[in-house]
Amino acid sequence: MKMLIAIGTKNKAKTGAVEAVVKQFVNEELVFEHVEVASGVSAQPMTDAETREGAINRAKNTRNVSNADFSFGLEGGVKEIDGVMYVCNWGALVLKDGQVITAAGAQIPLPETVAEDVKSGRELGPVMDEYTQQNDIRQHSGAIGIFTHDLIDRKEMFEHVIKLLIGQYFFQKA
Ligand SMILES: O=P(O)(O)OP(=O)(O)OP(=O)(O)OC[C@H]1O[C@@H](n2cnc3c(O)ncnc32)[C@H](O)[C@@H]1O
Ligand SMILES: [Mg+2]
Repeated sequence: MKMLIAIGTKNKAKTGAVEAVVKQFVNEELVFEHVEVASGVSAQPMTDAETREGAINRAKNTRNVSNADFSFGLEGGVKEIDGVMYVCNWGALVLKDGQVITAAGAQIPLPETVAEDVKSGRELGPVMDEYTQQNDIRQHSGAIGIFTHDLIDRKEMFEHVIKLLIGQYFFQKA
């Protein structure tokens, strides 16, 4: 039986992360589907709670349009602690029966200038493109890659989140 894996985005850093980790750990014949779904939160989530909710909504909406065995939702956002803005990232895996599994990824602080632009209402994606004078950073290094000298890029950060999700699924099944 083929296993259908659906992902609620067309962002290459996210789809690449899901495909790499699922192929590594799920020993079945796999079919991948990318669907654009609503996150149900703002384009730039500003708290952990909002970012987590976006990931869950994306995964549920993906499940509803795909009826997949695994439906993934991944959401990037920012949060503030003690006046310092951090990037935060959340993932959700919704199973065919509707069960929701969640996990969060690595967080690093953003430089003051970038944080100020985001606080003024801009999305981190375009702010990062301006900061780096590159296009579409959000699908490649991501902010996390730029500010870690690419030791951890956005795909690798999301790979960790996908491992945390699938790992919890395996734990429950065992
Ligand atoms: O197509 P989708 O799946 O929406 O992918 P996205 O890159 O827009 O990612 P999110 O919606 O999850 O992220 C919310 C916002 O934060 C930006 N963002 C989040 N993490 C980022 C990162 O590491 N580097 C650059 N932009 C980032 C992103 O571009 C959006 O403006
Ligand atoms: Mg987005």
